Amino acid sequence: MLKSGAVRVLGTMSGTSLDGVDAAVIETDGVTIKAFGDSGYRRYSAEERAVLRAALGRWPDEPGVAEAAALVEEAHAELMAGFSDVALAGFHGQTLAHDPQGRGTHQAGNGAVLAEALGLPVVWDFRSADVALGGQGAPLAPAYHFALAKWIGAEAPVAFLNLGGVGNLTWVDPRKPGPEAEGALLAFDTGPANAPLDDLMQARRGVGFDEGGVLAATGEVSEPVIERFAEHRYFFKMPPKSLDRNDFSNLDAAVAELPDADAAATLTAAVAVAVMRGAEHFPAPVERLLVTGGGRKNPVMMAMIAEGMSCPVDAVEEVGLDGDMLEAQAFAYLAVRVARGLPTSFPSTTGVGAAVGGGEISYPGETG
Ligand SMILES: Nc1ncnc2c1ncn2[C@@H]1O[C@H](COP(=O)(O)OP(=O)(O)OP(=O)(O)O)[C@@H](O)[C@H]1O
Ligand SMILES: CC(=O)N[C@H]1[C@@H]2OC[C@@H](O2)[C@@H](O)[C@@H]1O[C@H](C)C(=O)O
Repeated sequence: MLKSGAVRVLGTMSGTSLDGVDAAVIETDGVTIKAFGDSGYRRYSAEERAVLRAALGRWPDEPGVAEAAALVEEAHAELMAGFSDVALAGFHGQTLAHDPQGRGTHQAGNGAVLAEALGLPVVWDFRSADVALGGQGAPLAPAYHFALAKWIGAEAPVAFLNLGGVGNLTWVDPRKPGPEAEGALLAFDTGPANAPLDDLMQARRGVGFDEGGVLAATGEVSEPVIERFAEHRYFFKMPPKSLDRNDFSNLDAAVAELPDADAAATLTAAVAVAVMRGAEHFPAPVERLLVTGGGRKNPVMMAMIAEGMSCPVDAVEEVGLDGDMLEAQAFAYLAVRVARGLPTSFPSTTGVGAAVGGGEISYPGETG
């Protein structure tokens, strides 16, 4: 078990946008952030991405999953081997399917394989325990968002928005003593973020994403599509709630007849509408919305979000954080919490009945 006090821990995340693996070191005792360390990125090649894409929506033992898992493990091992002097690692894996009310949640990649390859204890399978206890299994970054709100010295409620493949929003009251306190957090997935737009760009332009929002900037938003989207039943569900990457795939069909630029503008506007509908659930107004994830680099998306919010909307860099690495850092932080027996999710973040510490710890030498 982990010695007390802060440790250097390496966290990794392979997100729903399927772009690559992020890895980042932080120093923490699982409660307070002491320092941020180095970070790295390992892009998936087009071939690798195709293997992952083909396995989306699949469950363990289904075709293509073993190949995807092996690829995820290899890419992580490659990236993680470049870090030294860490006590522990957190490995999220690649979500292939997420159906918390039905079949569960599936992150490809086995932490035991990485523990062996790296000679490090590895915490992994962060979401299953929460789902088994009736939670959504996502989002899990909120406990870290609470620590970040303290780190930036916030003294009133703030919100963190992650714009990855899917969007997720965390409302934080930093005046509470900890993330487990009543009224400290409310978190949920907002709706689609970059995934539908990325898919459109891939299908129509053969590129991975709308860099800088350049295509969307030249298009016109289709009001009928947006009006229909804003009435989606997901937005009427009370949080906590979570999504799978392809849960809003009917959006693809809704923009199918639109010219490229109008389709891109409309999918970008849909992200902002989902955030706005999400913010309606905030228990109290926030002093600012801090945006992390790749979508913060899309000025068109950011402007549309800012237009719909009644508080300042800024990239997390404005408060000295790294929006490319924040989720990897979150899984470093959560790994330490698991190793210390601290909870990682709460009724107000995943809807689980009581606070739970998800995650399994694998040690080198346990397998084979
Ligand atoms: N310069 C940019 N301009 C526009 N969009 C960008 C830019 N850079 C990144 N993105 C978008 O951000 C996406 C990647 O975001 P990120 O790395 O946060 O996702 P992720 O971590 O895979 O997803 P999730 O948080 O859902 O797990 C890209 O697929 C792209 O759509
Ligand atoms: C099941 C799953 O992998 N969900 C991801 C996904 O990507 C964004 C959103 O959907 C969020 O729910 C979650 O990731 C972040 C890191 C989280 O758990 O907080």
